[in-house]
Amino acid sequence: MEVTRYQSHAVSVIEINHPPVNALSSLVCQALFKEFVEASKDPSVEAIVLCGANGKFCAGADIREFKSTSLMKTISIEDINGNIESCKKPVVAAIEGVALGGGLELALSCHYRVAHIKAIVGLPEVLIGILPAAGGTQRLPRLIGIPAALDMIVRGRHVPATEAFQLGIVDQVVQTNAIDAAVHLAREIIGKPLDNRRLSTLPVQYNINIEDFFDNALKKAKIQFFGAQAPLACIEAVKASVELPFYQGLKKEQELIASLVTTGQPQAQQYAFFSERNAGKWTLPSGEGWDNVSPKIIKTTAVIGLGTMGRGIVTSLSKANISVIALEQDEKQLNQGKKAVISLLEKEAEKLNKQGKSSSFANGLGPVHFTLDFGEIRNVDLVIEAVYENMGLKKKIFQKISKILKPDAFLCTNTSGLDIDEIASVTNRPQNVIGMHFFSPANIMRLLEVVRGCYTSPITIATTMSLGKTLGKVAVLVGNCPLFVGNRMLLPYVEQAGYLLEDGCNPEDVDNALEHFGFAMGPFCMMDLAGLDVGWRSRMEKGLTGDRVPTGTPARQRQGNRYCPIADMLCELGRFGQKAGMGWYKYEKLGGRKASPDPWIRDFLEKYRNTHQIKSHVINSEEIIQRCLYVLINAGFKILEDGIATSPEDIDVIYNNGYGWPKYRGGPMYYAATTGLAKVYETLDRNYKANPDIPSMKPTFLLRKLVAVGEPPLKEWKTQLGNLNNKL
Ligand SMILES: CCCCCCCC/C=C\C/C=C/C(=O)SCCNC(=O)CCNC(=O)[C@H](O)C(C)(C)COP(=O)(O)OP(=O)(O)OC[C@H]1O[C@@H](n2cnc3c(N)ncnc32)[C@H](O)[C@@H]1OP(=O)(O)O
Repeated sequence: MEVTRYQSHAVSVIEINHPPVNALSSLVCQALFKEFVEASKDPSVEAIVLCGANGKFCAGADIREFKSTSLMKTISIEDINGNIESCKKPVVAAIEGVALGGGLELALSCHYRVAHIKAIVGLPEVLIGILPAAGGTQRLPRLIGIPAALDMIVRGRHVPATEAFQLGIVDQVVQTNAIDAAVHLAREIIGKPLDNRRLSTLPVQYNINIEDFFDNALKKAKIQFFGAQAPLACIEAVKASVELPFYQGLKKEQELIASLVTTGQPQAQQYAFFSERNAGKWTLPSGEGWDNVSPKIIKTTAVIGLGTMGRGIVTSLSKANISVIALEQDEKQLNQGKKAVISLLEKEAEKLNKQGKSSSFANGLGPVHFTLDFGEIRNVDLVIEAVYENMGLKKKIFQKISKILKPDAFLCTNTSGLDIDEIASVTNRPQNVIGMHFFSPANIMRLLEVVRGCYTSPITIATTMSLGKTLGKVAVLVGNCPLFVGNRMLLPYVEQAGYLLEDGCNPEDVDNALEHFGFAMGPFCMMDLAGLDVGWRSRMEKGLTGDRVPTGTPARQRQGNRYCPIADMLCELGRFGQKAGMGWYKYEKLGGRKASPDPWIRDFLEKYRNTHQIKSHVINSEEIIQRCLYVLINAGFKILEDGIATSPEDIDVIYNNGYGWPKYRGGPMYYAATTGLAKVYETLDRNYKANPDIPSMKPTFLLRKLVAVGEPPLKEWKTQLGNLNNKL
């Protein structure tokens, strides 16, 4: 039964019961409509309370039903809302858990709203590429004014109950049972006038210059949410609440949503939404997985190394209220780390404070303890080592801690690409060793690559994946190979960016094209931010540059393949990026962030091309995008072939959450599917034939096979992997 109804004296309680989040599917809408009409006609009913089963009011329209573009065909949410709002009997929403999207829109059509103190409300439709199209953009501004409504709708912000009360969204916040409180309120208001409680009948009140306000909002949104259409549609819809009568405003909502659907962005964002949820559902070839292996509860942790990554990880653990011992090797580094963690926690507390939430670390370090003594970590449940990327150092630490720690403690290494098995091999419990690849800044970035080595046990995986969730991360399980998934795909992308410079581009041409595509940052800006020396060191270790390059090796060739030495040449000149005040760009000061194109680089590139007699040509944005992205996608297919990622969805989750890929394009593998695999294949094949010294351009076996079998939908790619080697 999707909707149930019971009576408590003169009050009819209508409960949505559609696990897990009481989403408004077509069936729920039909049942809700029917029950509401019956209750409103029943002479023994004098007031109605609307609530959700299992402590959740409603998470909105059922996104799983959005597959067709015909929207809701039978009873729409707004049909129900209109009916509720015009009801002659008072209707009270009892909000527990969540009232999101269509759920809040339903509550806004009720005459009163009571919320439990732990409830959250919001209109997060923008985050899945649409707008609140069940009256939300028309009713909310009438209730709380334009600026507050626009902010909530455009950012899709979750608002806690206390803030919702301050804003005027809910009428009461209770610490006890919200349904009992709503029934109580319903009884009190029987027979009282309801006219000023019907939001659609109220005027939108404002004392601002509306034209200027919306112009500014649009300008800001075009920059902040570059390329995304939903935020702009949200602004247009809220503007309609001022300019049009209510019912025309509703029509505008429908027109805007229909036009959004034609952009393909809602489909991509909804794919991204479900891919993220599926990433948590890891399964091993043995059948062991998220639904049959229980994680160990982690109460105490230690972080070794308080550099940039370690500080972020300590902050992240502390934010989640997990006890953490932060360990460094000398007093000076310990004190610097402590200062940095305090400052990060203060910023986090300030953010929470603004959201009306309190934190355990508001007045200090929360559950963090700093020490130089390895002995102090002996009883912790889990250790995260976060020293710099050096195999020798990591092995030394793992050897040492595996002797100190209690036998069942887990040993995690924060590495962006080192071999987990090699690290595990020096411990006395390789089954408890796992990689946790955090992304910088670790207290902010949502992505966590959980790297399973060949010895790692299912319980270790379950525990680390669960810890990731507790930290508010999107944890994705990947296999162990050099650079894992995200960075492995990035390598040919960055390589291609270098070749584009040789072939005629300037760094800003490449960055502009990729930023226009939607990346948060182009490859050259990204390298300047991370520091060019990071890649330089790694290339030296691999013998690609520096003393270990055999004499007589041509400058632009390594092991018979094309090589671009420009980044190495910049490093030799100390152009390490932002921290040096110069890299691919110049900066206003050492550590500055404002990049400007550097005439020196233009000169340098021209001389370089002349020296190597390279004929440059004009390269347009389309070529830049295809060259950079198709090799990245090709690497994604190889990763699937090798069984390093379980599914294309997992790869997309990694790119959406860790590499600034625009979510409204779904992720690189989704992008390949929507571009057409044949196009990707043919372009790569053509380019590879013209450049056989660039192996990353050679189309992978899986890509070729998928094209050959007629480009099955992305969900079915896995079945084509059937007999290939699965390393997960
Ligand atoms: C092609 C485009 C067509 C457009 C058609 C437009 C029609 C417009 C009509 C009316 C306007 C109203 C629109 C809406 O309401 S859209 C939905 C707005 N709501 C949301 O965006 C909320 C999304 N959900 C969440 O944010 C979270 O899930 C949460 C906060 C509710 C709960 O978080 P958490 O406890 O962390 O659990 P999970 O995220 O893991 O979710 C649990 C489970 O529930 C599924 N789920 C969540 N929300 C929905 C939903 N709205 N519809 C369907 N399913 C939902 C989620 O997928 C998980 O499922 P599981 O993986 O199978 O366990």
